[in-house]
Amino acid sequence: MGGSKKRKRKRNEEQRGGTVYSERENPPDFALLASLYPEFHPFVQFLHSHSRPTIDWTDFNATRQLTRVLLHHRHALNWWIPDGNLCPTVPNRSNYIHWLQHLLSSDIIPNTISSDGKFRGFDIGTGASCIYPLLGASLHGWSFVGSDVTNVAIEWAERNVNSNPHISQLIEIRKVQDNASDPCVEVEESVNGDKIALCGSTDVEVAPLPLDLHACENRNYHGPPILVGVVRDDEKFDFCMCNPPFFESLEEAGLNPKTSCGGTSQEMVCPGGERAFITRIIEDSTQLKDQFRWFTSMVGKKSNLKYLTSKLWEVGVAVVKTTEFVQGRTCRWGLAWSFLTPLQKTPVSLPDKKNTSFMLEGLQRQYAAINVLEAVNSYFSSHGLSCTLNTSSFTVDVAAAKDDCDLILRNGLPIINKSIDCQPTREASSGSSLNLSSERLCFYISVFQQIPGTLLVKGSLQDRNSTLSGAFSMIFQKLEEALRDKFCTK
Ligand SMILES: C[S@@+](CC[C@H](N)C(=O)[O-])C[C@H]1O[C@@H](n2cnc3c(N)ncnc32)[C@H](O)[C@@H]1O
Repeated sequence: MGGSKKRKRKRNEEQRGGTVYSERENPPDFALLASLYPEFHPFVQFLHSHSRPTIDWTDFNATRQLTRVLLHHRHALNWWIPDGNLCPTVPNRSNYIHWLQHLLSSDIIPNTISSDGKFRGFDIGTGASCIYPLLGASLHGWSFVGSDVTNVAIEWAERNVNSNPHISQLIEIRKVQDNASDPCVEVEESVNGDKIALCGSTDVEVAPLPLDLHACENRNYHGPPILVGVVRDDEKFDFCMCNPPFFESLEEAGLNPKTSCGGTSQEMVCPGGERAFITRIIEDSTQLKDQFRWFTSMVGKKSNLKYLTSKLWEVGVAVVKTTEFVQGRTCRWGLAWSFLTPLQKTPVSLPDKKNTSFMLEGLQRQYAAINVLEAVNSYFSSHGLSCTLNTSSFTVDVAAAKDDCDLILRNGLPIINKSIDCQPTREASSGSSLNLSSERLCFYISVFQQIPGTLLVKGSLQDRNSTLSGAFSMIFQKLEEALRDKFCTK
């Protein structure tokens, strides 16, 4: 993509208050992963000494192994899916989670549900991979209900949850009961034995391409329940999320020959496509407006984004937010809405005591995420706090004794020195190497690249019940000032 197109996209996003989420700047290190994971090694192609190793993106087994090793290496998650099921790409799914974290920690709307920062989400169509609950629980400690309609998805989602006992109590997998009396006809058997139910005439599946979007404009969703009938009357959630069946037909789903992410017909296809599916979520949201703070969905086509946004205003929502997810050459959009009356306009980042974040925008050209991470490390170590820089997870672990915290609370922390030496103190192989103790404040800072020139800096307390969280907020605010001062153009 040309530079002017990129700039135009960013400008458009900024105009409507969104952010472009992209992980394209941090590609996986295939050579490293091959050396760490012998099962992945056969899939890595070392073509030329001067080019990066790669994998065959059209080979389902290769993309599935890549997802497995990335989830293990970056997130310490055990994971697998059966042959032919939709294989999620980790950067794309992580982007949605980053965006949600951003929405939830902002105060665009009041926090009527989770007072303790432990957010609860509903993942519509969690799939065999159960990717969103696994990422949300491991990255942020969120709890989830993950729903799906197929037996294969339910069985494998449960397996994936149970393979990760450290977060399994945070995730409930819920089968959607399809009691609809719609005249659905079963027309096809998938590789896993689950049947696809297409409602009405089967010519939907063989619609000629390119797809005529107007043809499905009046087509309603006739499938199993999505939210109404699945969410219980006494349940409340901070958000729902959804990666919907995007396509109207299997032909349309199989259009990208450059990648192989698998996907059965049930996972990929819905009569009326994503437009019909998300329209149903919007209709359901009008009935469940008091049970969710945010309703969100991924959207695959920009034309649908416009259509759905106008639908939202029609049904009387109070807030709509959109964003763009960029991965390689693929663009997806995030759509969020709420019926809660927005609070007055406030800065994007607000500390919620346990987790807090800010966007570092307008980064000077010569600086990348690693420079910011190194500066975070130098900043804390130069003030006598114990820290560990971990470049594989892009985090800095920090620990401060109670006395240091008292001192910081009384006197504040000096602003970072402009000429600070950005050198890492030591490297840890993975995870935190610091001792947790009730007398110490332990937290970690992570840095995520959003787009070139924009980083998300996040601080998280290790001990969510720490009595020293006041010191944490103050230290984090000082860090924000210091990093802005050092890295951002005035
Ligand atoms: C595109 S896949 C997404 C899977 C996974 N969340 C991901 O991002 O890789 C869509 C999923 O929605 C499920 N699905 C379809 N209709 C549904 C419904 N009414 N309620 C819940 N899940 C549904 C499909 O079985 C499939 O697993």
